[in-house]
Amino acid sequence: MKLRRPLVAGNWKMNGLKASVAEFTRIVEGCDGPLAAEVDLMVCPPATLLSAFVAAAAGSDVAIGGQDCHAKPCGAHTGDIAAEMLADAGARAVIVGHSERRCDHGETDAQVRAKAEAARRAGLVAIVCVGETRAEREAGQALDIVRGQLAGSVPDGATGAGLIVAYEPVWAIGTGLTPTNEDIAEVHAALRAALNARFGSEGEAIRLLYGGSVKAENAGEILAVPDVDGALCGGASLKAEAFLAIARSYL
Ligand SMILES: O=C(CO)COP(=O)(O)O
Repeated sequence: MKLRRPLVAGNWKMNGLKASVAEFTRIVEGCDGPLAAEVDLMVCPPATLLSAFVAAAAGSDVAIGGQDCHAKPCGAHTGDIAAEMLADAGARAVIVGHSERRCDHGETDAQVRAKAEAARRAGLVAIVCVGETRAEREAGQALDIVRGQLAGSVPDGATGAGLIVAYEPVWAIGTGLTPTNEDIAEVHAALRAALNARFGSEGEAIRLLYGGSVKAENAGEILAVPDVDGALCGGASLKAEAFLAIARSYL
């Protein structure tokens, strides 16, 4: 048995209306026995669709996640959502520290770490995102940047059951550009080494996803890169066929 079970997760970002539940239902229907035997599937819809997706996924092997959470369990934080609320709605995981949150909302590593701790408090898996910008990669800083983000954003005591790390180079998100397989392998090896050094055997159990312009056409080779335990897909997760095709790379 593989040490880490593959996971193909979809981040719907700020996309989807009630009518989109039908498309998500096609993902649920496509997650048949043979696929579910090989790979975990998860979809992270916008908060407005969370309950509808949980209902549509009931009885299936497709998990639902949130896209962000507040660090506190409740209180005067207009517009924010607590990890406990996501769990209460049926989510099993939450993405924290996505580069769009780090960029659009100025989230720091310390804030991302507090959100990951909130996820743990609420019984959710935290999917912590890290990734360098184009300028940082061109300056040869990619490894230092992701190592720094990992160290600052991942709480102490992380476990394979409670944490997933997603490497998402900012310049690869939504651009159709991807790093070379060698570059992905280099970053994932660095992340794996850092997790193992900090968490020992638990670090070895933490899954590392790659995200950034993953599609059916490139999924096979990206998912075969050493230390890539799955994908975090944006655009391709909005269409059931495209998303399922990525997951079927594991068959
Ligand atoms: O940001 C991403 C997932 O979180 C990746 O988005 P794309 O797959 O659209 O590049």
